Amino acid sequence: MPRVLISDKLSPAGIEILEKTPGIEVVVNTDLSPEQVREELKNFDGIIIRSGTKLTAEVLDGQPRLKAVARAGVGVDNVDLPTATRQGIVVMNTPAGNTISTAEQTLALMYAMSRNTVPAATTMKGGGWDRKKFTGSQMAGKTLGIIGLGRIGLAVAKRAIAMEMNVIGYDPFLTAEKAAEHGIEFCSNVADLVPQADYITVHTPLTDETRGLIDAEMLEKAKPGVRLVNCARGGIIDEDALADALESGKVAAAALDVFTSEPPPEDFRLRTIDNALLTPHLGASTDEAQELVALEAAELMVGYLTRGEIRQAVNTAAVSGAEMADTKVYLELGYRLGLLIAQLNKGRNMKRATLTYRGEAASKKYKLITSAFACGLLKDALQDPVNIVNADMLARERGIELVETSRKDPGDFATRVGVTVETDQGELSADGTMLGRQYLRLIRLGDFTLDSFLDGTLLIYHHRDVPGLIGFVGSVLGKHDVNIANMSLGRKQATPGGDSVAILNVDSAPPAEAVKEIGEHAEVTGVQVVKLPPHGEEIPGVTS
Ligand SMILES: NC(=O)c1ccc[n+]([C@@H]2O[C@H](COP(=O)([O-])OP(=O)(O)OC[C@H]3O[C@@H](n4cnc5c(N)ncnc54)[C@H](O)[C@@H]3O)[C@@H](O)[C@H]2O)c1
Ligand SMILES: O=C(O)[C@H](O)COP(=O)(O)O
Repeated sequence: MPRVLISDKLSPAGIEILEKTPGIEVVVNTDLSPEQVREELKNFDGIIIRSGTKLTAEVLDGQPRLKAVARAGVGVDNVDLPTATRQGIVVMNTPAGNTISTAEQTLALMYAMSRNTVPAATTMKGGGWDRKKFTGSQMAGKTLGIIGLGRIGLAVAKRAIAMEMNVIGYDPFLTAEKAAEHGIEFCSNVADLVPQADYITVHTPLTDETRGLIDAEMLEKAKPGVRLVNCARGGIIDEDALADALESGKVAAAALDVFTSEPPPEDFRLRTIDNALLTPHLGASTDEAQELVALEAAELMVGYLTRGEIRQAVNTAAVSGAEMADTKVYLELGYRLGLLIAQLNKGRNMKRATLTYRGEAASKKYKLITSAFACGLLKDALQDPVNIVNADMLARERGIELVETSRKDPGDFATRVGVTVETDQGELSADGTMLGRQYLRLIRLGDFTLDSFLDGTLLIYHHRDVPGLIGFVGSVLGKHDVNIANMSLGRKQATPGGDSVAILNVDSAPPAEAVKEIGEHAEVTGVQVVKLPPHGEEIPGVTS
């Protein structure tokens, strides 16, 4: 039975969904150290986290059972994605559920900074009444600069415009026209935005490009008395440079909800600076946001574990339950073609695999079919488990380029998936189709057209098409008690005597002596046994 661990505080609504799903066992334990999470995960198929659980490379490495991570929230910077992908673990997130709450937190912090709400309230609690000291600054009429105009950035813009602020913004992935539609004056870069703003708020992910985006040099360009907010990720505003600028008075106030290290150390410099308003990563911490992200994360996990559905994945292609059910037979076809080519390849160095989708196949989610092919291609070559989540990455890492082409017109078959693998010693190619949406057929091998079952054991021999050979092969197999279930012949020219291939679907693997005896026949130019899974066997990484 699939088991799901919840290792961060999650709204009960989400837990209930998992508990009510028959066939899933859920365990909530929010007190685990990273070492304990690592140990626990050995016994779980899925984990639901928020930002508290750090799924580092050490935690994720060597977790053969773990299949899925659901992040109840946006940021997946606490998950080592390359390791998760390499291990074939799907990572999904719930990006929209906490947008409004985080935008509200941003505005709440801007208001609090402008009106000295926190120090004024603290003074009163201490018995004081100081009206002069806490004179504030009105926000209406001021300019707010927003860096990062995604979900939260735009939600902040909408609210700030309603508060009668002038909003300017920068985002490399938004056009000036789109920004204008949201009432935002577009800046061409951060350096252009910073000197114009009375308030600056950042809403980007933390990347190599955004780390230290607002640093000492950028703060130099800012208006004296600027106020800054970071409700995105710690480090986008350089914490040391900010502390200096607060102490010098260049920055009037700053509000940080997120920190480079969470929690920050006790002696964290900004803790001691009066006009630094610090909150412990509370942007998404409202009942409403938590309920939304918990429900969504639980549904993502249930969908994946019970229906093979992949939604909101950050490290693989999305596929709905219905699409998965619809595409599954194609995944099987791609996977089996991969297994076939891998066994025919015999150690040659592969450079590029081109997959051609024709007819109905061209209308399917063929990126996933390509992944299934790559999974078959690499499955027996690698020490580590390969599945449809990590196969593309593992192929790329080995220098195998995966190329896809598609043609809607069906040609001779209603649907067809073709593969050509270029190696350092020539090409290998094969085409498959299906009969009745479940019986998979090999319809081409190299230059030969044929019709063979694509499951179980295949005895493949290349030969010259002469009389008596089929009888010879049949008698050798019969001698060794190997039953032939199906036989298909393909030859290059219509007349006998030319190059041909025969594929026999046999009910048991022929022993080595039988293969040797067939291979030694004067008219046989090559013989090989290929082993494919029996009909209907699961594909690694496909859960239903
Ligand atoms: N404090 C919290 O509790 C909390 C809650 C939710 C989200 N977040 C964080 O808020 C941030 C934004 O979340 P979102 O849901 O709006 O994400 P989003 O993906 O919708 O938006 C991010 C935007 O940043 C832009 N961007 C990327 N690189 C940029 C750069 N160099 N300069 C300017 N813009 C750039 C992107 O184009 C995108 O439009 C994320 O870091 C997320 O983790 C924090
Ligand atoms: O990325 C996010 O969604 C936010 O940082 C919220 O994180 P949390 O769910 O751990 O509060």
